[in-house]
Amino acid sequence: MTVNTQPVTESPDDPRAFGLPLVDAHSLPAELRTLVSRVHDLVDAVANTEVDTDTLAETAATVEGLTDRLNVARRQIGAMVRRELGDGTTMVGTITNIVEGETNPAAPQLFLDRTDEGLRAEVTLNTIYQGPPGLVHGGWIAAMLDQAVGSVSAVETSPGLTANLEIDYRRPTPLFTPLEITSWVERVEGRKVFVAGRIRAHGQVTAEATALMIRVEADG
Ligand SMILES: CCCCCCCC/C=C\CCCCCCCC(=O)SCCNC(=O)CCNC(=O)[C@H](O)C(C)(C)COP(=O)(O)OP(=O)(O)OC[C@H]1O[C@@H](n2cnc3c(N)ncnc32)[C@H](O)[C@@H]1OP(=O)(O)O
Repeated sequence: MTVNTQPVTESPDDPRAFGLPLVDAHSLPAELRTLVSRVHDLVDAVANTEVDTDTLAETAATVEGLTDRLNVARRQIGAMVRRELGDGTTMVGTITNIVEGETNPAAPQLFLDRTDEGLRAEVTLNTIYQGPPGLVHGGWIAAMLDQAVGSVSAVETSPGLTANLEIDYRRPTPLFTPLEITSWVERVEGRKVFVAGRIRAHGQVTAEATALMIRVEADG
């Protein structure tokens, strides 16, 4: 089954202008979403299991067989997805994006939605994202903030790449705790978009980011 060809309306930021396939999030099969979720749980189980070696060997063989079944039909690298936000506007991103990609079982499925200030998401992370004991990995904190500031720049101006990202780690960011991630645009100077973001746990700031996004153009 192919799901890469859902027709959607052209816009100035349409990824098809970059030669990339685009699919609407709501057209993804429920079976695919369920598979992604089950494999997400599998990654957590594998990371933490202490079962006996026979069970490990048997499971590895089963998983290898499943991987072979799925690999017979693969998406194009750079395939994009368009998702609708709460206010009816849309946002595009790569479908396997490590932070929020719909088809990526390794992603925590961070869903950034629009607020009056910019974007906001809530996420609770398990040991897949662990750095220090019981805490979120610092690189992962940077990845989530990069996504949040990149996305707010894309939805409020136009898509771009991160030229500079600065993180201040204020307090340890805990696992198994609801995290609030917010981002906003501070100012725009031509192709340069100055953005900022923050992570809070229990209402307290654990990390802050400032970044410079450079807007890209299809013919540039
Ligand atoms: C192919 C794109 C397809 C897009 C399709 C659309 C869908 C996307 C939709 C939505 C996504 C939103 C979500 C994303 C979230 C995650 C974001 C990431 O992880 S991005 C990956 C990591 N970042 C990189 O890999 C960049 C690597 N760097 C570069 O490619 C270049 O350096 C680039 C594009 C950033 C700038 O290169 P230049 O040649 O276009 O432009 P120059 O002239 O160098 O810079 C422009 C201005 O910015 C300043 N500038 C550049 N880098 C700076 C820096 N590090 N610090 C301060 N200023 C800097 C320069 O001084 C210049 O300023 P003056 O116009 O002269 O005033």
